[in-house]
Amino acid sequence: MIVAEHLRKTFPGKGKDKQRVIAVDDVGFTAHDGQITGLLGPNGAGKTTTLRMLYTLMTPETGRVLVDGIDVAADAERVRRSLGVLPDARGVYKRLTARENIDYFGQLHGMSAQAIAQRTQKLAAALQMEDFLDRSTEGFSQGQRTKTAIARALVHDPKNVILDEPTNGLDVMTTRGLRSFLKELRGEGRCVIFSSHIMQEVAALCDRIVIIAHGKVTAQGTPDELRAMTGEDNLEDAFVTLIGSEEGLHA
Ligand SMILES: Nc1ncnc2c1ncn2[C@@H]1O[C@H](COP(=O)(O)OP(=O)(O)OP(=O)(O)O)[C@@H](O)[C@H]1O
Repeated sequence: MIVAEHLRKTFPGKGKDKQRVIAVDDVGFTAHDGQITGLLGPNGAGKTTTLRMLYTLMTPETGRVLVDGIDVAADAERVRRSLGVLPDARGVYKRLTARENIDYFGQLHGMSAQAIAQRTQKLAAALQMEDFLDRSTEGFSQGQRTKTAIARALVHDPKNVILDEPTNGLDVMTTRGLRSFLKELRGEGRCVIFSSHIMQEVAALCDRIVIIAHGKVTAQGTPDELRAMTGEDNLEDAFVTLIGSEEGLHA
């Protein structure tokens, strides 16, 4: 379970007025085990910055993050062991094959060769990677790179999974495969959080939805709760009402 409380993050302004950019402002939510939690918001809403604070890459200026009850500020190392992260930059090693990329991360986690091989086989099957598993990642398509980065992130069997825009740039079939993979992770009881600016995606997958706009949570709840909040039958109409605009919220 991941709990975010009162998170705030600002960046120095680079413009003439030197005004600080408020990327995330008092963001809080709980992502439960065995559920998929979606962060939905338009470009620049603060999703990536929020996720970076969850996965210990950035330190919040205020607030805290608890992962399975452990405060990230108190023991980031321990928290990292229980996290699988797909960051916004996929960055696979291009001189290595997909399998070697996954293997390398497994070794960094101190796994045995046998455990890595077993886990790689399972992930490669679930993500339909068999065709390109032993190819060098140089020249990989975006979908192949994303799958490699996801498998690498999950090699150590983490209980909590954080994915930054996992379906960005993927075709329809790959997206469908990835959706069923996320459902499998949920079925295994993991806590899954992903960000998206595509409302259909969030509507199709999420048990809980956190809507972010201009660095703030504008609404959160189950799809039913969000519909009830707005009086809209259709979840897409509810999103538009809650965000105040549909700009930047389409595929
Ligand atoms: N390192 C940084 N320096 C300055 N400003 C930043 C930095 N990182 C993020 N920001 C700003 O913070 C705001 C939130 O950015 P963030 O990347 O978190 O949004 P996002 O919701 O993930 O957007 P997208 O969907 O476009 O990826 C934006 O205005 C962005 O320009």
